Amino acid sequence: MIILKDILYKVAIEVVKGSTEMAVNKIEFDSRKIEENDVFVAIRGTVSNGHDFIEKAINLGATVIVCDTLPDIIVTGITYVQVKDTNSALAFMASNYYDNPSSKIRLVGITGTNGKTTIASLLYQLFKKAGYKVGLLSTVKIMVDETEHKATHTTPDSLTINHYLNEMVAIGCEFCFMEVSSHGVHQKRTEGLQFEGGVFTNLSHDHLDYHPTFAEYRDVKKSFFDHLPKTAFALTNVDDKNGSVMLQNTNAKKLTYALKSYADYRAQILENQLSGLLLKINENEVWVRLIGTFNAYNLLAIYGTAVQLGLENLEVLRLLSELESVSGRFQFIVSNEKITAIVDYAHTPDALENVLKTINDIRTKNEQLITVVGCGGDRDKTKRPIMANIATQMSDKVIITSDNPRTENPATIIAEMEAGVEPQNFKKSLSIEDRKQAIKTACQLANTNDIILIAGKGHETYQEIHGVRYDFDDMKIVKEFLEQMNK
Ligand SMILES: CC(=O)N[C@H]1[C@@H](OP(=O)(O)OP(=O)(O)OC[C@H]2O[C@@H](n3ccc(=O)[nH]c3=O)[C@H](O)[C@@H]2O)O[C@H](CO)[C@@H](O)[C@@H]1O[C@H](C)C(=O)N[C@@H](C)C(=O)N[C@H](CCC(=O)O)C(=O)O
Ligand SMILES: Nc1ncnc2c1ncn2[C@@H]1O[C@H](COP(=O)(O)OP(=O)(O)OP(=O)(O)O)[C@@H](O)[C@H]1O
Ligand SMILES: N[C@H](CCC[C@H](N)C(=O)O)C(=O)O
Ligand SMILES: [Mg+2]
Repeated sequence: MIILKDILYKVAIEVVKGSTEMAVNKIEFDSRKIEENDVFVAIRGTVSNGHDFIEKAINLGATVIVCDTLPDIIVTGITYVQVKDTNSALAFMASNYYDNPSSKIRLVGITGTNGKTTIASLLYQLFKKAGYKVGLLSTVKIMVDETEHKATHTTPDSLTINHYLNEMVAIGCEFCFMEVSSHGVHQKRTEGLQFEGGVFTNLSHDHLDYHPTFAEYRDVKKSFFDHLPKTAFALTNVDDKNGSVMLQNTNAKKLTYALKSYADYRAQILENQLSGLLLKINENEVWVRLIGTFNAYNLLAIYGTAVQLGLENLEVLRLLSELESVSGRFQFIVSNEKITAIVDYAHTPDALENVLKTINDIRTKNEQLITVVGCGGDRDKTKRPIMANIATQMSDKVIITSDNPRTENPATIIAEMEAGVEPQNFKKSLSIEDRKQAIKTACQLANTNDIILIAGKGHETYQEIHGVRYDFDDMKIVKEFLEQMNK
């Protein structure tokens, strides 16, 4: 039995009406999930306002209401807790409800525009290989050691985070690696968690639909580091111009990694091929099966984190050499006709440029590079022309197509992308709305030794059109077409 008073610990309370000594069942922030004796936390969202559902929650059995503004009608027998910020209250309450699991596991958060999933998933893999029980909260999946759960967000809501952290602790996980998105920080999903470390990857154009300016987006990321305690480490990429900004006001132990600048963890790329990278990390050479300069950064972040968490340097290098690429992150197949098809989650201008640069650095240029790319609907529109421009500048042929149009008209998204193609590149690009047809066309156009890049959806196994999700898997589809055409 849980007493309300106990889950309100550390919550900045302004007014309480009613008793806090009562027993409660569970916490919910969605009125539709309320059951007898639940606590309903009213959240102000982007679509609706949780405060409008207080009456509904009470009718369904809620006995405690946490809100930032008291409703006009106060119902007797109900306890009202008025707080300044309900998102923050929810985070502390979630943590208390699950008995503060983040204090019983060594938790590391990874933030930045690109690389979070790669770093978190590879750290999970590395610590598993080192023999530990490990947890993972990522865009692709949630792992409670070996048990997989579906992920709905990059950083889930605070109740979900604490629920899974609690499961991890219960089965003896020693470490947990989690992605920390800017939405997550802004909506205080990670507040009240005890992190042992924070990692910053890089900052570039994304989510400017949600954050009004780039400066705000940067400061939201920075606030994650501002809140780290003295006992934690903060590891940042100082080759990124915002890398040192992240650590300006942190109390944590400041650590750096870089390929080009002076840093605590440094690497040099000795070889960069389709079969992998040969790196020199702090004076030791290591072959890894991951590809491209951006992965050299990711691997350095992983190395630094693993060493900070107490693994021995040479052991970490050995484990790095065993890592395998993360699903949908530069995943590739080579067909019978020696056509290489690469599936990558690059859905931001920066990520797309990086992937194309990586391919262009490695290829011989005697072959064609054919890129299939689209942009998601109901997301940052400003990146559409930029991504089409990058794709056409850096490939021989581009097929502009749909990503997840969600509730938008796919043709409109494609037109907005096309607007970014420069006249000299018109001849290189065609638009095919149906993503399956677009992939098929790329396969038809490809000759021996050509490279097909399918960008934007990576590991996703669905396509969301007009709000409906259909089965869709870039890798499966390209494989099928190449086999069908006997290529
Ligand atoms: C823009 C955004 O972040 N939205 C999140 C937000 O939803 P919202 O603001 O639309 O909420 P709302 O529908 O307005 O509702 C407000 C409140 O009223 C409640 N409500 C609503 C209706 C009702 O009948 N009763 C009721 O109680 C809702 O439960 C909610 O608490 O709060 C919800 C609950 O936590 C999230 O599921 C939802 O994520 C949506 C699905 C989403 O797509 N988020 C993306 C943008 C996101 O967060 N992405 C980042 C990563 C992106 C990246 O790095 O690439 C992520 O961490 O995943
Ligand atoms: N360090 C990096 N720098 C730049 N680009 C990267 C880096 N790591 C990965 N990428 C590219 O960005 C894409 C997304 O990588 P990843 O999924 O690891 O990022 P993420 O930060 O988790 O993204 P999301 O915000 O969607 O959760 C990859 O498919 C790859 O093309
Ligand atoms: N976490 C990202 C995923 C984008 C993936 C892309 N395929 C799209 O649908 O836009 C977002 O919600 O912005
Ligand atoms: Mg991710």
